[in-house]
Amino acid sequence: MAQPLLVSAAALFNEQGQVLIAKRPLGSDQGGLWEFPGGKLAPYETGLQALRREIQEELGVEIQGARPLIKIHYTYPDKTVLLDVWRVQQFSGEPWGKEGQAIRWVSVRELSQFEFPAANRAIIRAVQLPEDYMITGDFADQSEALLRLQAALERGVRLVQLRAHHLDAEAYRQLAQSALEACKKAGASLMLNADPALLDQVDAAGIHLTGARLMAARKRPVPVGKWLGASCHDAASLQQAERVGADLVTLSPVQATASHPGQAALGWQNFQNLVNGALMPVYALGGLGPEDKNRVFGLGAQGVAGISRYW
Ligand SMILES: Nc1nc2c([nH]c(=O)n2[C@H]2C[C@H](O)[C@@H](COP(=O)(O)OP(=O)(O)OP(=O)(O)O)O2)c(=O)[nH]1
Ligand SMILES: [Mg+2]
Repeated sequence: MAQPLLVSAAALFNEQGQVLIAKRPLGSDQGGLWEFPGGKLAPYETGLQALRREIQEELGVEIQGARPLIKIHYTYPDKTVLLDVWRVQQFSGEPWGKEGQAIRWVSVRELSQFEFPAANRAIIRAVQLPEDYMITGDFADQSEALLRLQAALERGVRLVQLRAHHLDAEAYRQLAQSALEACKKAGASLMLNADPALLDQVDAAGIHLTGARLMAARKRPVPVGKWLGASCHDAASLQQAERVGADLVTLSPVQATASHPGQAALGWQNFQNLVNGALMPVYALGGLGPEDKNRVFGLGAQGVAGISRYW
C-alpha cells in the first residue's frame, strides 16, 4: 500500500471553550468542507513542527502549548491520510483566514452540524469528549451510589458510565433516572451500561456495550445523536466496535487490576499498537488514574477510564 499522506491539524480552543474550524477552498481536495486547520508535513518535519508552521501560515497565530489529541489513519478512495490532531489551548495572536478561507469559532456541541471530510468523524468525537471517563464501582444502596456520584461530579468528572451488574432491571432503571438528574445538573454525560432499549425510558447520553453485547450486535443499537461506547480488549473487538459505529471505546486491562483479577494485562506496548489502529477515541482502562493521562495522550489515547481511582 502507498505511504499515507502525513497531515498535522489543530483543534484550537479559545477561553470560552469554542473550537476553530475553517472552510477548505473549493477546488482543493475535500473542497467546500469544514476542517481543522493544518496541512501536510514537509520532509524531515515532526508532527508538532508542521503544526506550528501550518497554523502560522494559515491563521497567523503562534502556538504556545499543544498536546496530542488523536491520530486517525483513514483511507479515501484516492488516498490514505494519517491525521495527527493536536489540542491547542495556548497561542498568541488573533486567528484570521490568511489564505482567504472562512473561519468560525463554534461550541463543541455545534460541531456535529457542520460538514467535514469522512476522516473527521472520530476527530469530532475526540474534541467533544472529556479526558476522564468514570465507571461506577461498588455501593451498598442507591443513596450511597448517588452520594459517590455527586462527589465525583463535584471533583469535575463529566462522563460517567453507570455500571451495576448486581442490580435487576427495575432497580437499575430507578438508579439510572436519579443518576441522570444529577449528571444533567452538573453538565455531565451519563452512559448506561444496560440494554440499549433502556434509552427509551431513561434519556441518558448513550449506551456503553459490555464486551458480550458488543460482539452480539449486528448494527448500531442506538440512534444518531446518542453516544455509543463499547468495552474492547483486543484487535477483534476494536474492529467490531468500528463495524457497529461506536463513538468511543475503553481498551482494557492496560495493567492488572483488583476489580478484574485473573485477566491478563495488555501492557503499554500492546495498548499503543491497538490504539494506533483504532478509528475512534480510546480510553485506557485498568489500574490507571488521572496521573496517567499525559502518558496515554502520548500513546494516542483520549484519556483514562477507571473505577477505583475515580469512584
Ligand atoms: N488540514 C486538514 N486536512 C484534513 C482534515 N480532514 C481531512 O481528511 N484532511 C485531509 C484533506 C487533505 O487531503 C489533507 C490535508 O492537506 P492540506 O490540503 O490541508 O495540506 P496543506 O495545508 O499542506 O495544503 P497545500 O499546501 O497542499 O495547499 O488531509 C482536517 O480536518 N484538516
Ligand atoms: Mg491546509
